[in-house]
Amino acid sequence: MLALGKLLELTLAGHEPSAKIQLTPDGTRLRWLDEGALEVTPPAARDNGLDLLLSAGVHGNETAPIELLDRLLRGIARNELHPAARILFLFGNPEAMRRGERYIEQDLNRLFSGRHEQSSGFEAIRACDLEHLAATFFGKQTGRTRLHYDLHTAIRGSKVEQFALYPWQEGRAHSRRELERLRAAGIEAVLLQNKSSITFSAYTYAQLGAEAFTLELGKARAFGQNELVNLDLLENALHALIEGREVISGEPTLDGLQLFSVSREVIKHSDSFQLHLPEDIENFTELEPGYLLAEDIADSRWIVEEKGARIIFPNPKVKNGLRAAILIVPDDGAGLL
Ligand SMILES: O=C(O)CCC(=O)N[C@@H](CCC(=O)O)C(=O)O
Ligand SMILES: [Zn+2]
Repeated sequence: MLALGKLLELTLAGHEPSAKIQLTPDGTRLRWLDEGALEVTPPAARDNGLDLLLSAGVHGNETAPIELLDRLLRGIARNELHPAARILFLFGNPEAMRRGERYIEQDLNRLFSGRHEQSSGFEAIRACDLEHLAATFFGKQTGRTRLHYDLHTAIRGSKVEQFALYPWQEGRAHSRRELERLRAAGIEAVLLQNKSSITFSAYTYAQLGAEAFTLELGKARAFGQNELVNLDLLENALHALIEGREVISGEPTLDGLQLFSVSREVIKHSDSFQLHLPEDIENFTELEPGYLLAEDIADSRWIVEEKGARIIFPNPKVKNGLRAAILIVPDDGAGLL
């Protein structure tokens, strides 16, 4: 196998390869760009116009998606997978991956869309680098299709094992076709965002015009302990996407895909913040109207008012000013295009 196919090994070892460009026997070019960053270019005759950004390890302890990207890249480097798409593979936070931690100093996935400029330190520099890598990859060319999947796993168990978060931009409708594609890849639910955000997928969606998603693929575990995370459907779908073999059906069907929208984000404002949920509560647990969800400084209280409300990503340990949970409600998909 080509040495650059071992991007994960190189990244975990903190090693910069001396040969930065390699070609597979079928003419696919692998180019090492930076730590944890590698571009794949198909031979011109096979290029189908798709620019596909695949990222994982934005949170260093979310290893199942990192292992998935490693398998895809090795398949390409062994000349077993034959890309028709241009691909950028990104391992988001190499130092956090080496330490098996979510982050080192601050959550990298809260530093995009310019937030890194107001900050400093390891993750702020990396967020700036990742923005540049993504912007350069998608480039200025029109007429190509831009797609970004930022792959994650969640801190806690979930009543819905695999789900997506779809960013938001003023005046832009969420795509039914993209949701159909996700459904075929095993995604069971999609959360339609309704305000801008500072995550990586929100950056590529709103600033670079890509279709972009954060995919949550199960519970975060250490390297080699991901046998309970079944990524077969997603992996098959990515093979088809990479090789340009995806079958696009006529009218997209969303049968079985659950849609939600954000009702409220619970922001932690102070050290007095308390979240009134059991430690082991699962994502997508329903909360009844009237439930006292959280309390914070100056007697502020979060009481559930919404019918059919569910909770995701509850985490009272986030830094002040950041999202400590999201209250979501079912969505009828009327706003999809
Ligand atoms: O399990 C949790 O509490 C967090 C899982 C996670 O890392 N989720 C992403 C979602 C990103 C988005 O909102 O698109 C995150 O919090 O960064
Ligand atoms: Zn994550």
